[in-house]
Amino acid sequence: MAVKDYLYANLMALFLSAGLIVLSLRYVAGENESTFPAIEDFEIFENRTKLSGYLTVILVGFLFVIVSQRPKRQKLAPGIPIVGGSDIQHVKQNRKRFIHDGKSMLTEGYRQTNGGFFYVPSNCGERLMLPVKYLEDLKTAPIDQVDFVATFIEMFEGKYTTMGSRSTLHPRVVRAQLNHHLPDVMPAVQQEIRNAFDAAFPPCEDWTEINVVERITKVVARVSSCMFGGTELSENEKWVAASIAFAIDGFHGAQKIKRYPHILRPIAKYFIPEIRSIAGHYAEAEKAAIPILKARQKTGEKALDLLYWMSDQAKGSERDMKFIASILLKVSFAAIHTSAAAPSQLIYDLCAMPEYVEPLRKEVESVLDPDGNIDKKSFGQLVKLDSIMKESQRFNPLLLITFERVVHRPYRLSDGFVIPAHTHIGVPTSSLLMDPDLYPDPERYDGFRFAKIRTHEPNTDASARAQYAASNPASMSFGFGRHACPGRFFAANEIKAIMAYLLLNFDMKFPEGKEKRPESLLFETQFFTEPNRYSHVQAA
Ligand code: HEM
Repeated sequence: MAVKDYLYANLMALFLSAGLIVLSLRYVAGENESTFPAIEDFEIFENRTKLSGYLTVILVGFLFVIVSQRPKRQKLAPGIPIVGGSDIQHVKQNRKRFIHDGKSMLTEGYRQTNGGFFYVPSNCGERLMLPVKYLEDLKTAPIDQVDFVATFIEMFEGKYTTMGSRSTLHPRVVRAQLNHHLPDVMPAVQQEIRNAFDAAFPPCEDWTEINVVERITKVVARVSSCMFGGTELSENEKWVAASIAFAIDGFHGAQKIKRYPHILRPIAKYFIPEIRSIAGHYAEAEKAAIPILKARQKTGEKALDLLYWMSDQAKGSERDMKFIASILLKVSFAAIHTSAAAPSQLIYDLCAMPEYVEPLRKEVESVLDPDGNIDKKSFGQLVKLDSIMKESQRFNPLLLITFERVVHRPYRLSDGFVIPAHTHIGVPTSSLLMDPDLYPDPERYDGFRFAKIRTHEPNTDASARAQYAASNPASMSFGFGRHACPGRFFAANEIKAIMAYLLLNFDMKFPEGKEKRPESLLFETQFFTEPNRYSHVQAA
């Protein structure tokens, strides 16, 4: 579709340009030429010359837009198979198929090549899937050649939706300050979980149907906001709503604008409601964050939250408060829907396999301190909960492909293989997670598979790799290398604390007549939790 639309748009542009040229020439030449022009004719001639100048500028600008909007040509590496066949008809069909069937296409490619190189057709060209042995080669590759942010900008049409950011402020601060202060942040987060559940899951005497994804997303948005800027931010309902809506509008806005040919997108963005509402979310972020930053600037107050650390670590132009507020919104994009998916998926798993509930409850009860909190050491002792979170993610990962990067210039790997310029690369994470060489009996859901490894082989590499937040070539759900998710340690604790609260306070089951967990919804590389309903009742 992209190629057809692109040709069509260029054809339109060509006709328009030709029309403009003809018009300007006719105007400059005039229709009633006389051999001896009068004075007023000289004025007309001067005006016409000016006009033709303007038209030429417009025309050159127009042609420049066409050239600059043109998608970069992709060259394929020779000899690498393409899932579904390499003739152009099949490739075109399979680009469409990828939208809702990417998982099985990746499995097909992964199995056929035995985990080797393969291309999978998609809307952003034929993506090159890499064998994991090359991750070491690529993990520290220069970002101007192997570009992490470009994947986001392309996937979410960042030029129009603002998704994706080249700022390093938030990854820097999450990686250093948040991870360092994680134990200090968690008590407030756990209090916020109690408050958020009181608001989003009010106590109920009888089985009550709720929308899992919606409610959990609200809880996660509040809890994340507490870590971003304390209770002043988490209790700010307008901010919390904006932080949830930002990602949703960004996603839908991107899908809608992708339907337009490249050349029309700069205009089309004004007609897409989701893209138009994004400016409002930035305004809300500024309204919420700037007063907090100003008050702290005045009093010199230090805080244990992301806003404080960002303003403390910001350099040069990063110090602008509007900029910090905009980055806050971008962190919320990285943190909220991603972390909300995990407990939602796990709730479905527990409704389908209730035999896991009691052992998990017992484990949580055994580590609580007298205030009902989980402390730093106890988070590490929740081995069963950690294990089932990882198993749940193995069956329903957030992303089918991770370590997504755009290679801008030909990139030579250590064994001489050259990744051609303008190639989207990635690792087929969902296929790795079902590889029997990495996960014995992979199709069997074994909630405690990782707990068993950690119990039988404590303090080993295998035990470290069996943790939820681990990032290694067999466990790629949080990516790998210099851009591996820096928020995964916070996410792991947050999800554990949410699940602990749920396990201690609620029973859960599917509504009558629904025994099986709902299938996740697949869209391109993303796996969405089915926004189904389940019943809950307050326990004890
Ligand atoms: C279960 C929840 C989460 C999942 C599954 C997840 C997943 C990911 C993935 C796959 C990447 C790309 C890594 C790569 O390609 O190598 C990433 C990057 C990132 N994540 Fe997460 N994430 C989660 C939660 C969070 C949270 C809670 C935060 C913030 C506190 C966060 C902040 C970030 C940031 C800032 C990046 C970009 C890193 C960079 O630019 O170097 N994530 N995440």
